[in-house]
Amino acid sequence: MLGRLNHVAIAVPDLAAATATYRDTLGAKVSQPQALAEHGVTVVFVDLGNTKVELLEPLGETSPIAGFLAKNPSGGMHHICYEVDDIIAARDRLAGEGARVLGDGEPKTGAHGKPVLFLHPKDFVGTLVELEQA
Ligand SMILES: CC[C@@H](C(=O)O)C(=O)SCCNC(=O)CCNC(=O)[C@H](O)C(C)(C)COP(=O)(O)OP(=O)(O)OC[C@H]1O[C@@H](n2cnc3c(N)ncnc32)[C@H](O)[C@@H]1OP(=O)(O)O
Ligand SMILES: [Co+2]
Repeated sequence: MLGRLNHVAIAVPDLAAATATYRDTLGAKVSQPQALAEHGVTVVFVDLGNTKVELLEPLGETSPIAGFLAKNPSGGMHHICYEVDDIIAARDRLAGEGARVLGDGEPKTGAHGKPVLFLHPKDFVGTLVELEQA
């Protein structure tokens, strides 16, 4: 089922500061910010060649990462995103095996313009898993 590692996501309290850390201190190539109101976050991507790091900060009053940042005020690793060939087939198989698919179960369009879904961290060894249609 799982394909490539698409990105590792780090939730941050200040996206501009985190961008400067990756761009200036670590010398990385960082994209322009994308405000994704439907997801309640603003993100940038650090291009590493073989995969990406997604830096994300809350956007709006109901951001799904607000709780995480309240517990981790300096920021921290938030989720991991794997590519799948068929996100609907993956969802149906996982739900059939009792895994919790977050939200209403229907994929949303992610930062790369592809369908994405999230799986509950408690079902995947304490790790929030994002699936993205390859
Ligand atoms: C940019 C678009 C897209 C992309 O294309 O890449 C994105 O990445 S959008 C990213 C932001 N969107 C999401 O994260 C959507 C999915 N997330 C959620 O629905 C919620 O964050 C959550 C996973 C249901 C957690 O909700 P929250 O209110 O923060 O906490 P709870 O109290 O309900 O958490 C239950 C339980 O899970 C633990 N938890 C919470 N977040 C994480 C996490 N990131 N990693 C691991 N564990 C997490 C939390 O600590 C609770 O555990 P206990 O305290 O032991 O009960
Ligand atoms: Co993501």
